[in-house]
Amino acid sequence: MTFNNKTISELHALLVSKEISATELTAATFEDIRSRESQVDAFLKLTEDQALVHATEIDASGIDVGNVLSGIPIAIKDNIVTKNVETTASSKILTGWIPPYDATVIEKLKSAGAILVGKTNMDEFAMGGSGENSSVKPTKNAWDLTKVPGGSSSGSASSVASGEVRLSLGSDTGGSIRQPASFSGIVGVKPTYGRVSRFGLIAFGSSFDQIGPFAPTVRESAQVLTAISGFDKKDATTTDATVPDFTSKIGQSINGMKIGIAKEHMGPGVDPEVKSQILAAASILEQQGAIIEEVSLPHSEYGVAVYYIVASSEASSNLQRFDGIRFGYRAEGATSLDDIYVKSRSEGFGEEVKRRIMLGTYSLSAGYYDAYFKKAGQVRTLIIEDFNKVFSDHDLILGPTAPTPAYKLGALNHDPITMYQGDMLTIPVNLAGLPAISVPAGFVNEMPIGMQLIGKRNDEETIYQVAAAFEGATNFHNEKPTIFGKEA
Ligand SMILES: NC(=O)C[C@H](N)C(=O)O
Repeated sequence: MTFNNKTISELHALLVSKEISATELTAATFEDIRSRESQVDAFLKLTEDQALVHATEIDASGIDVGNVLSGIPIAIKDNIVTKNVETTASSKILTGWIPPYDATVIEKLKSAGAILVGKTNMDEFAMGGSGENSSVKPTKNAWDLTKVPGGSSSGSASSVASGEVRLSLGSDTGGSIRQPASFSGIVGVKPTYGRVSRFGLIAFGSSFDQIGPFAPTVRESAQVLTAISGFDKKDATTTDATVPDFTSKIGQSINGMKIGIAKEHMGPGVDPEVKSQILAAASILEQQGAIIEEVSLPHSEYGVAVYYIVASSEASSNLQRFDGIRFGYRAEGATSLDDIYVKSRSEGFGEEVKRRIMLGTYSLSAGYYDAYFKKAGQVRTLIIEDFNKVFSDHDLILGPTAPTPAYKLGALNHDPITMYQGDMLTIPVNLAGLPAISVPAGFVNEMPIGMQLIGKRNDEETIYQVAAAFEGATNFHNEKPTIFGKEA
């Protein structure tokens, strides 16, 4: 028995009326996982025993009628710290690290009654766009097992797309939720910077990182985001802006809404078929009364360069804590303290992580700081100003999430620059700290593609409103890969 075709509101109704129990739902989820996992490789670790104990407790105390996540299983990206459950960010250097605390988002999910089913695979320390930089194994795309699921939240995307779980959390530094959502035909949201606490998120680029949800539909995504958002005294970068119910504008008319399409997001480097699907998607919104206009984000072409300087600089600093002493892996045979650091880090980090540390250390070093890190910060400001200008008279910006659909495993993993370019449409959003969604918007060569809707700071509600209006007028979210319908 599978429940993977039911929304969490439908599951909630079944749980409340006791037609199913949280224990049955959790057990069915593990059956779905077991029957698909050898094909998609989405998980690093399953927490079946703890999940079943938690489900039994929820059944005993009763489903929380006011909480849609009560008794609902969810998968967690492995860079989000989970108490007593090994957390590695898919890196050899963290192998065996069992955190003594929960990330704030995990505390929030647990108190909402959500059931954690396991930790998902990812590019090591969230550095990558295909999932192939995991130190453990590559995750496969649910639509075509020979293709990448996108990254870095590869396992979180594939676990939802393949029907293993209904919900998951990922993290997005330069596109790591939205791009795999686009490649996998599901909904992915990067919230406004500061909306969701980063306490317990293993830091990569601290001025960019945000945790956000993956879900099959817009409403479910909004429901999860509502549960995990809010000010946190343990993360000084969280905003004290009130957290609305992010579903509140779903269903409202979009008539008169002003939506810009940035010409730079439809330019060279974007697959022509992706472009034509996005224009078709825009006309669906136009039919509902939205006013679509061309706008310009003139500095967005520098986004990738700026990001790989600033994010790598932040990473080179953040990753200093992995020294072979305090966490996880320690190399054998070291003869001095320096030797422990050098050997443990050389053996413990993968190629891409080392590349970022070197890039970042270089751009922060005396003599190069002004030319790289400082300059990149200045260009970042120009990118932010571009967005401010467009948002002074537009509600949203629409475009493709990724320039192409998912590609073959192995196609780009020896070509980092091309891989980096794959984030050219998502990165400017992180540079400006804005919220954005990727919502299923069609197929190119039988692979899903996503439309990105970028909103004003703290205006996730409008993003969800328009995304839901689009979803309601289309059928893309109902199309599923064959593996999704697999009987356990
Ligand atoms: N982590 C991300 O959000 C994406 C990006 N592909 C990176 O490697 O940095």
